[in-house]
Formats: sequence, C-alpha cells, structure tokens
Amino acid sequence: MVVLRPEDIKSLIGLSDESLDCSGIKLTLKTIYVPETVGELRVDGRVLPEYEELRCDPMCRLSSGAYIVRYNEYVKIPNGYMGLVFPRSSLLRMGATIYTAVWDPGYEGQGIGLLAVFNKQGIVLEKNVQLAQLVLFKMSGETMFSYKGTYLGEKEA
Ligand SMILES: Nc1ccn([C@H]2C[C@H](O)[C@@H](COP(=O)(O)OP(=O)(O)OP(=O)(O)O)O2)c(=O)n1
Repeated sequence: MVVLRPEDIKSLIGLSDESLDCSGIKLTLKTIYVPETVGELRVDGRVLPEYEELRCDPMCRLSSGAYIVRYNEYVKIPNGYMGLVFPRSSLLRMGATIYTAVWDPGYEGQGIGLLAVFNKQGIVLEKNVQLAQLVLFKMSGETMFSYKGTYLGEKEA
C-alpha cells in the first residue's frame, strides 16, 4: 500500500489547500452528540442510540465521557483507496482521543468519530477546530468490495 501525499489527494479528490494536512485531509469539528440510549449490534442489523446534540457557542466544555463528533468535510474515497483517521496530537496531550474504523473504498459522506475524553477535568473544544487527520492509502488495485452500506452519502443539514 502507498500513502497518498497531500498533493496526490488534491488531484484525486479535488479538495482545497486549506483542507490538506502534512499527511492527509484535515477533519474539523461540525457537531458533537451525546449517546442517550442503548445501542444494539445484531448479526442482522443494528439499533443506533438516540443522540442529544451539544450546542457549542462557539466553545464546548466536555466532561469526561464518550461523544460522537461529526466532521465538516464531505469526503469521497475512490474505489481502490481506503482511509484511516488519526487524532491530533494536541488532543492526546489533553487526555482525549478519537477512535475510528476503516473508511472504505467507495464511501462518501460527512464521517463521524468517537471522541473519548479521559481527562477527569474535561476539555474545551471550539467549533470548526481540527480534531483529526484522514490518511489515504492506495490499494493494489480497484476492488469489487466498494462500500454500499448504511452510511453512504451521510450528510448533516
Ligand atoms: N470512524 C468512522 C469510521 C468509518 N466511517 C465511515 C466510513 C466507512 O466506510 C463507513 C462504514 O464503516 P463500517 O463499514 O465500519 O460500518 P458498518 O459495518 O457498521 O456499517 P455497514 O453495515 O453499513 O457497512 O463509515 C466514519 O464515518 N467514521
């Protein structure tokens, strides 16, 4: 696998320079949600929890716990590529991190991450701040397993 340089990403996906980081695409904070009910993952489906949106005006103070963050950037992963997300080091240094899964070939949307705040004093985030970086990898070729799942095209108003 090959890691795409920001300039390769730019010509592949057509993002603006301000969305590019040293090793990938900047992912910035759009919305923060708190899971309010139980989630259920079954062999034949899932029930996602209900969420409460936190208002950041423009700062958000988060106590320790689990949050879902949605990113501003609408990203398209072309067939033959996949993505992994890494938290900003400053977030780690504050005692918080972003957990993520694989961003599949063919996926497009405004993705999400699980923000875990371990700092017992909490952290403060400003709306639109960069939280993470999406690193794109080139696979050995196009794949027949292009993403067609539930989250394809997800976008928040
Ligand atoms: N932290 C993450 C990880 C992934 N994704 C996006 C990109 C993935 O291509 C898509 C689906 O991820 P998974 O295939 O891991 O999700 P599921 O298997 O749960 O969903 P489905 O059953 O619809 O495939 O979600 C995201 O927005 N945020």
